[in-house]
Amino acid sequence: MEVPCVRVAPAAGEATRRDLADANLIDDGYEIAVVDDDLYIPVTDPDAVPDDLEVVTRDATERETQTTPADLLGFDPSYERLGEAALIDEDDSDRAREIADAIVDSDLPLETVLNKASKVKGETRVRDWELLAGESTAVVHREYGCEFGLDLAAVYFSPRLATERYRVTEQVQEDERAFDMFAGVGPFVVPVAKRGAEVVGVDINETAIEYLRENARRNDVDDRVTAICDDVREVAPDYEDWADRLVMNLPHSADEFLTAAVTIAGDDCVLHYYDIQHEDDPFGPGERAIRAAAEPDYGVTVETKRVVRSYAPHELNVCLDVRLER
Ligand SMILES: C[S@@+](CC[C@H](N)C(=O)[O-])C[C@H]1O[C@@H](n2cnc3c(N)ncnc32)[C@H](O)[C@@H]1O
Repeated sequence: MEVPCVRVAPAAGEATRRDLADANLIDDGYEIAVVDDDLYIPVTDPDAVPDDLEVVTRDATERETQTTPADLLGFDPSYERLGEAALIDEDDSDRAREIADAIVDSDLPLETVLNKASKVKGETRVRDWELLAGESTAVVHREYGCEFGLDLAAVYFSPRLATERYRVTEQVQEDERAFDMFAGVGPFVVPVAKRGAEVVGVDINETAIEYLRENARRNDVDDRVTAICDDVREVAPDYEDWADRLVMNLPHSADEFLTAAVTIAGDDCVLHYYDIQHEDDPFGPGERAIRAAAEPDYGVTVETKRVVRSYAPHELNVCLDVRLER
C-alpha cells in the first residue's frame, strides 16, 4: 500500500522517530523500513511534517498487530523511551503502577519503567527516580549513530535534546577544538569528536565523567577526548585562548560561568549558550550577559536565536549561537 513516509539517514532515525512520535505523526499501521541506506518512517499527515524533513510516498508493509500499552490500558499513556527504559511522569502512584505494568506486558521491547520522583536538582542536575519495573536505572541509549551508557539515578540526561545536539554537531569542522563546559555523559562531546574535532569535556559530577570516558571508548573517539572532573571555573585558566567552539548547557545559571567561557574562547570562537527564560524576552538576558562578559575584548555577533523547547508554562529553553571575535 502506498503511504507517505519521512525519509532520513539511519543515523538520524531514532531522533527523527522520537520527534515524529512526540508530534503524534507516526502511522503505526505500517512498518518502518530500511532500504538502500535510507530509513522510511510512515506518517499519518505529511502536511504536518516539519519542513526540514523529506516526505516521499512508498509501498509500505502493513504491521502485524502488536499489543501496545494503550491496548491494555484503554488510554494512550505518555512516556519517553530511553534505551530499554520507559520514563513516565505520574503523580498518582496507582496510575503509575498501572501504566508500568501495561508497558512491560505490551509487545514493546521495554523492560524497565522509571517514574520521575523529583525535579532535577542541585549542582549535578540529577533527579530522583522510582523504579517501577526492571532491575536498574542504568541504560544504554542510542542517538544519531552514537551509543551512551548512563545511570539516570547518578547523572543528568535528557533524550529530548537529541535534535538540538545534532544541530550543533552538524556545524563542527574536522580539526576544530571544542570545549563542553558542562559535559555530562558526553552527548555533545562524543558526536563532536566523531566529526574529527579535538574535544575537552568538563563536569563536576564524577560519575558523569566516568561515563563520559566510557562513552568515548564505546564510540571509538577516546583519542580525541579529554574528560576532566572539576568545577569548570578551576579548569578554565589551563585552556586560556584554546577553543574554537564552546558548549554551555547549564540553563538557569550559565551566566555565572561566562567569565570562564571568555577565558577559554580563542580568537574566533562560536559559543552555544543555553538558557531558560520567560517567553516575553527569551533571548535578551543571555545576549546582555554575554556582551557584558565578552565586550570590548571580543566583538559579539549573535548568529542564531533558537527556541529548543518549551520548559514550563511561559518559560522557554533557548539557545543562542554567538560568535566571539577579536
Ligand atoms: C544540564 S546538565 C548538561 C549535561 C550534558 N551537556 C547534556 O546535555 O546531557 C549540566 C551539567 O553541568 C554539570 N555542572 C554543574 N556545575 C558545574 C561546574 N561548576 N563545573 C562543571 N560542571 C558543572 C552538572 O553536573 C551536569 O552534568
